[in-house]
Amino acid sequence: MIPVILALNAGSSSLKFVVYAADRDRRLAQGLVDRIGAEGSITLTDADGRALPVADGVPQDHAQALQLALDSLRAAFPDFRAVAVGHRVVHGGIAFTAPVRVDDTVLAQLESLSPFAPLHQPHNIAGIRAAIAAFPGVPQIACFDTAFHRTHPWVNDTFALPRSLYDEGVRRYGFHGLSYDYVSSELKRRAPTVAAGRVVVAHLGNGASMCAIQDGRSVASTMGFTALDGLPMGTRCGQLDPGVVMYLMEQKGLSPDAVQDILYRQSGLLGLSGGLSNDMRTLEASQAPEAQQAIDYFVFRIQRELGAMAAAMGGIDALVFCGGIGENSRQVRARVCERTEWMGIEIDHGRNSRNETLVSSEMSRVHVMVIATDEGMVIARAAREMLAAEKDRQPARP
Ligand SMILES: Nc1ncnc2c1ncn2[C@@H]1O[C@H](COP(=O)(O)OP(=O)(O)O)[C@@H](O)[C@H]1O
Ligand SMILES: CC(=O)OP(=O)(O)O
Ligand SMILES: [Mg+2]
Repeated sequence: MIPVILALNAGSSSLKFVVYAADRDRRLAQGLVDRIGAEGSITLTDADGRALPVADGVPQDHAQALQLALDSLRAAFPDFRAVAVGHRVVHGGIAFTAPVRVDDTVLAQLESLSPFAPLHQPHNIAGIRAAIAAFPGVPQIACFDTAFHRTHPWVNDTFALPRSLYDEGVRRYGFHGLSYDYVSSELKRRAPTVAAGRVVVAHLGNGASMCAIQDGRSVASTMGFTALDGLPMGTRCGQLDPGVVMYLMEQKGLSPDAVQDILYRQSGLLGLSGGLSNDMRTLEASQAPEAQQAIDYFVFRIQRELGAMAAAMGGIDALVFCGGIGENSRQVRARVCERTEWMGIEIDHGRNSRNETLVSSEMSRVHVMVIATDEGMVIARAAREMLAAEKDRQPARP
């Protein structure tokens, strides 16, 4: 049998799963169960990205989605034996600053944080419950998107609201921490001198944020109390005057649910493109002026926040792109770097169009890089470390 660690990222209607070797940084397989509850489907690929046959089934909930993933994995890799299951959990609140082994007390604490991340946390918890049922006795380890940012200085941790709200947890948490953790570890491995400086990482996926990392520690993030703040995203609005929310509710009489739906699901690239798409590939291929305007706004807000992130560190030595857009869209990278010469950024268009790791020119004072993120790897490492620490704590057998 081959001992493996399963890393799960349960979203509202999807379950991403990745299998890693238990003893080293090696990805063995990955898959996605999509559209849980509707006409759900599953894909599974091996370490080289080759598609593998999958089990039949239309998952109606997260438990069925996990079952389908496990049936497919067992058929394709009969030798795998999970020694731990790690979970991406979006919100760790004030309490969780590091990965934690899940028990009933932890589950209750995670549930109490659901109001802080209503569109992510309940699904993460559903994934944990499904995994507890599917793997009785196997350690379940929760890894938090917020944990990487708990090093923020107070001025980047608070809003200018009455202090009692800060005390009850209304803070600027920041998210995508597993991704930032991975990218900064990769940067340290590939370019240790650069990693020791002032680095801005732009995680540009369907969810998007930026993080200022100084000496390997997060000092600022564009996301705040929820994963709505900061950059515009596929369907989320990004930074918004709270007066707009008051207007929608008081003047237009919209319910909290209706406002939530607008801000989380109808805004961002989708809203700005007039409902055309939340997908950058579709927008880049479109001739519609609204599609181009949506990209213009996306790029402009990244440039604005780049200034803010650099200011939080008193300067910038490197800019790293990651996430589906950051890793693949030459156009977005080139455009972000177009009006940032004042910061010492100069892109090399040849390197950029070849998707090289270093895309800045020899003259550029700031290193501009592309690093493919791997949130699951951070989860697998945390699970491995926790298993090793638990083994060390066990009394030696006579
Ligand atoms: N070749 C590409 N060119 C431009 N955008 C791309 C390309 N490949 C993926 N993307 C974009 O990446 C985004 C999805 O990012 P991803 O990190 O995979 O999302 P998620 O947050 O769901 O994990 C989509 O907007 C998609 O259009
Ligand atoms: C926190 C967050 O925005 O996550 P995602 O990008 O997976 O939606
Ligand atoms: Mg994402």
